[in-house]
Amino acid sequence: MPYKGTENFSHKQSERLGVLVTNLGTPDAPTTPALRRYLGEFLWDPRVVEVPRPIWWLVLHGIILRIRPKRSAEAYASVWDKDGSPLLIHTANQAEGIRKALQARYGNDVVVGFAMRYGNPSIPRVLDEMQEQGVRKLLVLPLYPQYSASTTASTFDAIAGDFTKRRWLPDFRFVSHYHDFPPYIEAMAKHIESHWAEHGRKQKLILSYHGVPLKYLQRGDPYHCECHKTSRLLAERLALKPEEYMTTFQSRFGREEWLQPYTDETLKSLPGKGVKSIDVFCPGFSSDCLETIEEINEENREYFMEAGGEGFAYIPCLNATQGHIDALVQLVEDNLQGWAAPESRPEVLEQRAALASERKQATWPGRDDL
Ligand SMILES: C=CC1=C(C)c2cc3[nH]c(cc4nc(cc5[nH]c(cc1n2)c(C)c5CCC(=O)O)C(CCC(=O)O)=C4C)c(C)c3C=C
Ligand SMILES: [Fe+2]
Ligand SMILES: [Fe+2]
Repeated sequence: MPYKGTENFSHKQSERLGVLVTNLGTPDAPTTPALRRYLGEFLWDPRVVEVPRPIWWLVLHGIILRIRPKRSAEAYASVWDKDGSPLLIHTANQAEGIRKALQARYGNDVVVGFAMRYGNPSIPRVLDEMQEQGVRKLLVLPLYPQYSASTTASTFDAIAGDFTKRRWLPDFRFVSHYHDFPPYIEAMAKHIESHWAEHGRKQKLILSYHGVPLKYLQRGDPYHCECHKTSRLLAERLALKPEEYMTTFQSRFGREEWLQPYTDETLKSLPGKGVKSIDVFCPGFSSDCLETIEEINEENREYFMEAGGEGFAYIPCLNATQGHIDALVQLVEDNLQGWAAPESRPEVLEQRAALASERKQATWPGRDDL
């Protein structure tokens, strides 16, 4: 099988640096067939569901993909924006914010793109585009602050899987987490403080993260610990006492035990324990999506209020706020050390020109553009 090539490669093309921002992915439309395709790809990933393949194939195709797509499509329809899925819109805006900041500093030698692990725009398609644009050094930033094999490693698998089909691989760097990166903590703290300044502060701050099956923690996944560390650093920065905040886990799937305490059960029980008003923020979600808009701000709000709660405020995710973009740009720049050179540094431009002319003098049989 021929590897994906760079047949129209030209030595005249300048070498560019690529930053690929990724997120989980979302269906193409809030419809049952689109959900069947999306869930079929997502839930078949062995990083997501660690169940022996033959058994899981039967359960997935025999039960789940017959029932869940319709139910999920209805939930997605309730959050769908005129421009599409919220997750897709926010991710596109984040990539655009990062692009503007990096190109202002480094010029057009930096290319920024975004891709989704499942669905569109797919990782292989965006990597093709980046290669065509001359990207020879690639930094991948999955927008998962906390490492989990089910998300971060799965993204790595998709990149590595694409690379197995490519002839000429770029230099490659990968951000595997940033759960304790000070600018990320600071961006969240300022975001929460400005929400409090505008809307007032409730009795308790609930920090709700997407869950994973408990067995993933028992098998060594650091996700649970990283969520708790993010919460602790955020609480320290906000000067919260232990009784003023809590870490919980949402979005349970299936019957097995997931990370506890569960967000829904916690919210149902808090009013009975005297906690009548809460702020809820989701530090692990870099963008608002189905899981925050519908599950937290609708479903869980209802659980809390029906259980006797008197005040519920949902604090939106960082999305494409300037504070978030600034933090992500710092994260990218830290990871570009030695790769990116501001256009304003003449010695770098001179070095590059010298290298380019050296390269032109080199011989490479079969290439006529040397
Ligand atoms: C089946 C197991 C699942 C694991 C493990 C899991 C981990 C995980 N997921 C996110 C982030 C997101 N998940 C989202 C949706 C979603 N997640 C699952 C299942 C698992 N997730 C399903 C089936 C779905 C689809 C929705 C549904 O049918 O209920 C989303 C939202 C996507 C969107 O389009 O809005 C995000 C984001 C993390 C961070 C994580 C592990 C740490
Ligand atoms: Fe999920
Ligand atoms: Fe959910």
